[in-house]
Amino acid sequence: MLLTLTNVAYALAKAYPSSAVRAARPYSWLQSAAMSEFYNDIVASNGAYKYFLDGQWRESESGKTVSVTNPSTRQTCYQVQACTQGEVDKMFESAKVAQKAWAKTPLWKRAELLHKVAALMRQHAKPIADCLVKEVAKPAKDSLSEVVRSADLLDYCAEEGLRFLGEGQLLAADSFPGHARNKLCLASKVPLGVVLAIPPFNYPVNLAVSKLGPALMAGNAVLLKPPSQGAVAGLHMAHCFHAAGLPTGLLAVATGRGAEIGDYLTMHPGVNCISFTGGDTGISISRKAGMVPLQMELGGKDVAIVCADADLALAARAIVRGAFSYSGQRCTAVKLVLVEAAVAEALVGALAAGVAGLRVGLPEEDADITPVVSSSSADFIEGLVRDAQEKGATFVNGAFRREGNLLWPLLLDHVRPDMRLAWEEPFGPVLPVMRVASVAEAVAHCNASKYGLQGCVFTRDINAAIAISDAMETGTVQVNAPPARGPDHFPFQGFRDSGIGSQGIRNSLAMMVKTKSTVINLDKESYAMG
Ligand SMILES: NC(=O)c1ccc[n+]([C@@H]2O[C@H](COP(=O)([O-])OP(=O)(O)OC[C@H]3O[C@@H](n4cnc5c(N)ncnc54)[C@H](O)[C@@H]3O)[C@@H](O)[C@H]2O)c1
Repeated sequence: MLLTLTNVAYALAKAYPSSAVRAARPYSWLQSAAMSEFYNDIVASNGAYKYFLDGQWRESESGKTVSVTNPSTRQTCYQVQACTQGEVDKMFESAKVAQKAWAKTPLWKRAELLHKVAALMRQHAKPIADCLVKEVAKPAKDSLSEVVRSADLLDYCAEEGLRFLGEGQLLAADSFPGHARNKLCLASKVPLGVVLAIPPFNYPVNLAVSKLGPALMAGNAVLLKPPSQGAVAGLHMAHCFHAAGLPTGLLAVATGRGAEIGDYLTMHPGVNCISFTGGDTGISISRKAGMVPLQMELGGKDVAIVCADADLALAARAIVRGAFSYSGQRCTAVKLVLVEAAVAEALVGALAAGVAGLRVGLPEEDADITPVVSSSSADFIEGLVRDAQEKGATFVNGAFRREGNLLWPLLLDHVRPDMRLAWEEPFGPVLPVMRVASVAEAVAHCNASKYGLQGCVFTRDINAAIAISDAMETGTVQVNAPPARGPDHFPFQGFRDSGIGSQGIRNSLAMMVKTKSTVINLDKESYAMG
């Protein structure tokens, strides 16, 4: 159903109370029972959400709050606390103390706790997902699957952590020239201390849990700074950790203004690791951070290279899905199609047909295209489109259309390297197509980008696919499918300005520990079975 924002209020009213609509949605078996009781503690008497410190939900001594804006209505939907620097100091102090005790907690007990959190998240998936719908305009079905996926991630992390963290190394000195077997080295994995976790707005639950799970399992404390849009979903999620019995102080959640606490958090002497997912902000954080391990998952300009021999129907379906799900607001969205000229006409026709089938509307109605996160984001996207238009790109499926933060999906053909859309990340429902003379030209364009997150190639020739994947300087290349971050145990990393380090459950566990060696010096050499 096509909607305009003039009838948004009517549609919202229709979307919320209707039990018929709810019953038709997937995961209906996950409906939460007593939302109000479970979440009693986290809302202040004035309706603002509290922050979390020392196992308690609190109002900030600043007396100030930050508004969270519903992207669909552009009205305030929640208020969260504007934490002060003093409150941040207290979070680091408590986290440091709590971490020492947590590091002495057996691995199986840590795993048990993560399983409990996962169970609570499943039980409360609906209210958490409802926050995502309101705060970041994510379609209802996708919001729910983000929460369920996050619970699955925690379970997997607990299992993987038991195996991975329990293993160390025994090294004997005699394998190095000049040494005898009179020294034995026991290398084990020990926690880093306090991990600062900063997720972005587009997956505020999943990308928080993907940091919290590995960090806690590995024996660390966590200070979570949720994004402003998505903060309330993050607070609800954090409440599941609290309700599962997480020791006091081990997790703190700071909400507030970037100007007040952003740099203060990332440059705080109490930080022992920063795990950040977001845009170019991550680059400036990397420059300012002290000597601490950094896990940075940043922006992307993922290309889809379509070879002349590709299955064009498959490619078009995959590209439309990859470009437009969650309205293109995904780091791994297809953000540029590079198609060999011989099949460009046919591919653009198939893409146009796919785009025509997308439903534009509200997240409550599970529309494919929903309002982008903010007016400034919509302005930025519009700027990229206008630039391409002025420089000669053509609109394949009608003119640019915008109402408030809602942008109709746009397919642009004949995009050229002198246009901003050839290089910049729109983070919106816009798909540029650039026609190339050869696959080599496509690969060269991909490698000239400042980003190197993912990319994909469509071809029927597996030998060509491997050669193109090897030539593409990106963290991951998908063959005959769009870029994707999941499944969450796959390694996930960006090259160049797209990141530092690697995610994926095992890689994140590895990020959250350092190696500690104990060397046993024997009074004489000793050889096993000798
Ligand atoms: N590579 C990945 O895994 C991945 C995944 C999802 C999103 N992203 C990227 O994230 C971006 C969109 O998300 P966004 O708009 O929330 O990104 P953003 O960089 O604006 O914000 C990310 C987080 O950083 C916080 N922040 C902002 N300024 C800060 C400061 N000075 N100090 C500390 N924290 C600060 C924000 O509040 C938010 O929590 C896109 O560029 C997208 O590609 C990357």
